[in-house]
Amino acid sequence: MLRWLTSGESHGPALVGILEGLPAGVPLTTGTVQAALARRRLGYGRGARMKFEQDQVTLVGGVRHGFTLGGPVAIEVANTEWPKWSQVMSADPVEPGSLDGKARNAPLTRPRPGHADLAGMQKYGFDEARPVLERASARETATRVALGAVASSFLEQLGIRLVSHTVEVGTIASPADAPRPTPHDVEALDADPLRCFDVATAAAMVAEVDQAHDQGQTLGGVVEVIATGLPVGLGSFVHWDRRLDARLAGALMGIQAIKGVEVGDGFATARRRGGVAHDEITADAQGRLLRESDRAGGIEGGMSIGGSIRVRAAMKPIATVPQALATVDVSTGEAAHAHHQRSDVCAVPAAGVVAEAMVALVLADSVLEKFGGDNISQTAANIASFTDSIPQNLTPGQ
Ligand SMILES: Cc1cc2nc3c(=O)[nH]c(=O)nc-3n(C[C@H](O)[C@H](O)[C@H](O)COP(=O)(O)O)c2cc1C
Ligand SMILES: C=C(O[C@@H]1CC(C(=O)O)=C[C@@H](OP(=O)(O)O)[C@H]1O)C(=O)O
Repeated sequence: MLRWLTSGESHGPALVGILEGLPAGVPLTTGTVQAALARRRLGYGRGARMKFEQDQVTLVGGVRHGFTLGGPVAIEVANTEWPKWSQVMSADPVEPGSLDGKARNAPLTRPRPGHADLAGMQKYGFDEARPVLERASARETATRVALGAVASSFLEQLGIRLVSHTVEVGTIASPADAPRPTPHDVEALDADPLRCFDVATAAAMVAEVDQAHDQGQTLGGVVEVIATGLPVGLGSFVHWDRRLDARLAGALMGIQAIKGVEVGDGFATARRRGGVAHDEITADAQGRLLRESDRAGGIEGGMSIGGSIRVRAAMKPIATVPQALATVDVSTGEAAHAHHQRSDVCAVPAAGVVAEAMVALVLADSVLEKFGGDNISQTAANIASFTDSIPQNLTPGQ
């Protein structure tokens, strides 16, 4: 079993992530994690902070000379902006009065609709939103991407690779029949401003972000994650919480601002007749079992059917809208505009990278659940042994 935890505030000294249960022998360097974090900072429409915030990575535990040791992997992602926040976000008490008049410490009493501000203040007993937004912020996803990079390295050793891309931004969508990327296309995708695989759609998305920016608006969208090289049988039909689709959906919905998840063709499948909704089974010349279509997204009965899986996540528009939304100043009870200093116009490309990390973590967990192994070579041998044990008449094709 793989477990993971994150800690840290958006403007605190650092974020920390721990991944426990990974076998020994997985290649891992600081550079691998840095590269994954650099991909998360990409994307047209992000706010000022992504230009100057550097993610300073330290592998604190669980790794030696470029390989995991089998113990918990602990990763620190330091916030380079910390010196500016060291008083406002100090863990220890500060001198009385030392924060008076500091703009950064001004109480945030005009909660933003769509963010965690109001419900968080009510639930945790705060009279302003700073203590809520610091942890509710998607800054935390830096740690998930760091841990996802470790999971991806593990999966890659087993021939499982991932790719994510943007399929919708606002009202602009890639055509339903547009070619899908493969893991070989990651570099090209990262070079596109919106991480969109369809060139014409990408240009329209840039225009959509520009327009939203000019109008003081923000945008959401949809991302897709594809994983290839999966063995048959990850997850299970035997209980709801062992279903691979349920676990993926939970992990994706656990990303800030994600409001919908689709597995395969998802909602479109619900609108089809049964005769054209499923992936019919055929056999090739060697008798290996094949699927002619990919509507189910590679999961049936809560289990991987072998080969690739495909999931989508829908992100709501950024809640800190420059054309500030109506709220109430809870310190006076007066009608007001929600607080706004800076924000992303659109963070959909970054959400794709985060979604990829979450899928990697769930898949790594599912692989370890079924195949185990204290060293990566044992995991690989266990997968091979299982695959070889599938009877000839049930062998999956590619
Ligand atoms: C990568 C990423 C970047 C985000 N950037 C911002 C931002 O700059 N401003 C903002 O208000 N919300 C931003 N969000 C969304 C908020 O974190 C989110 O709206 C908030 O947590 C409440 O969402 P929830 O209702 O799903 O919890 C971002 C989300 C993600 C995934
Ligand atoms: C810092 C990141 O994203 C932040 C997510 C976020 C939010 O409310 O979720 C609000 C913004 O924070 P700030 O107000 O400090 O600029 C984003 O920049 C990041 O992704 O690393």
